[in-house]
Amino acid sequence: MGYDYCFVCGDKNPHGLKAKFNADGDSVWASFHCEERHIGWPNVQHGGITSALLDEACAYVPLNMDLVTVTAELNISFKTPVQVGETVRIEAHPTKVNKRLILVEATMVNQAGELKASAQAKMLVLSKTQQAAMGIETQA
Ligand SMILES: CCCCCCCCCC(=O)SCCNC(=O)CCNC(=O)[C@H](O)C(C)(C)COP(=O)(O)OP(=O)(O)OC[C@H]1O[C@@H](n2cnc3c(N)ncnc32)[C@H](O)[C@@H]1OP(=O)(O)O
Repeated sequence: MGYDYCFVCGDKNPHGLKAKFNADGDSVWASFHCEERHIGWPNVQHGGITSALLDEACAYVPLNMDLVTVTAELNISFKTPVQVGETVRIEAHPTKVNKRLILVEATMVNQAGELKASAQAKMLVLSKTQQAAMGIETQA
């Protein structure tokens, strides 16, 4: 799963996070190690990085069902700071699947099982025509 130049998961994006997402049934998960280059405040992972990882996980849930979606809404609760040197696990699963709208919940926890952030997303399924209009070229 994935696209080479995706900022979060792409192998070939030199500026990207290179998070590798895996499927487990209808859920998806990835690990991420927070480094100095990911911070906002000293020692604290930037909320935008946390948000990008959760957003990506939410997009991988429909992708795992062979559906191409965009995020229509994303609500995030930042519970505890992710600190430099921590490794977190990001997980997401569908809570409701309609023809056009997939609801997804995602979490980020550290290795001690502490909840760092959670998210709820509304993912809108794109038709082939919408994908073409947006210039999204899906890889085989
Ligand atoms: C490599 C691995 C893959 C991962 C890569 C990507 C991961 C990252 C994912 C993203 O971050 S994608 C980028 C961020 N998102 C966007 O840029 C989306 C920008 N917004 C849009 O393109 C459009 O607003 C959108 C496609 C979401 C909706 O446009 P439409 O013109 O298709 O919606 P329309 O107004 O026709 O509504 C269609 C249906 O969706 C519903 N809808 C639209 N927006 C909604 C919303 N926000 N919440 C709930 N429902 C919504 C709407 O009510 C309606 O329902 P019905 O069909 O029942 O009438």
